Amino acid sequence: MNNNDSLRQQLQAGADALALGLSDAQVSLLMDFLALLQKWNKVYNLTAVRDPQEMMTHHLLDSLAAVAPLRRHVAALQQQGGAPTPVRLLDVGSGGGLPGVVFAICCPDVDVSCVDTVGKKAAFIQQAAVALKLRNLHGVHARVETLTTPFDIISCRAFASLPDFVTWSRAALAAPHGVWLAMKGKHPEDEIVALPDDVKVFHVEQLVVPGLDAERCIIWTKPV
Ligand SMILES: C[S@@+](CC[C@H](N)C(=O)[O-])C[C@H]1O[C@@H](n2cnc3c(N)ncnc32)[C@H](O)[C@@H]1O
Repeated sequence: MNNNDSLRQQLQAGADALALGLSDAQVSLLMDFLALLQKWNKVYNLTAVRDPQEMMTHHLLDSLAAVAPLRRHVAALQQQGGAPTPVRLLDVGSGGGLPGVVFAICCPDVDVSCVDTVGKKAAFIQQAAVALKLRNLHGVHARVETLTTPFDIISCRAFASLPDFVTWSRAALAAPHGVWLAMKGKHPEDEIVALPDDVKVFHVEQLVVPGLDAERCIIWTKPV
């Protein structure tokens, strides 16, 4: 079995363990995205992780662990009927597209914008959207603080402290239903305490990343 086959097997096993029910086409898109990340990392310096095996666990599977929670929230939003269709998600400081591109592949009914202050990273997302034929994926070159288009969900991973994340992206959060989805490692008690008074954590969701022995959680937050 070549390296690519074993990576695909690991991806499929991880998606199965997370009960994501991905189609073969979605698994292929995730593998194609991994190949793009590897290829363009040398040129664009997208991530410090260089090893394909490590990219699989630390980037793809780590991002995949947040897909089921995201789908649940999207389904709840759609049921409440308060959000437009498609639901709009902004991934802040997306870098090489994590978790934004993974969300766009696994949740085709969500319109995903990946914002980054570094032009070549936003350009990479645009290029990935074209190469992978993902019409629900957009790269945005901007500082998040300047965005005012409303998004129903604003996500981040490895971006900033919770207080900075919500403060800097607040003008882009749709009212009254918008929420923040912050992917974190250890439960960030100090950051939660430091949140502005008019923002509250409504759910802390523990995540299990297949093949990664590390603490992970999602901090779900909304304005009060
Ligand atoms: C540590 S990287 C994380 C990348 C990716 N989310 C991941 O998990 O691999 C943080 C990213 O945030 C971007 N960034 C920093 N400040 C920003 C801002 N104010 N607005 C948008 N992006 C920003 C950086 O350029 C960088 O790509």
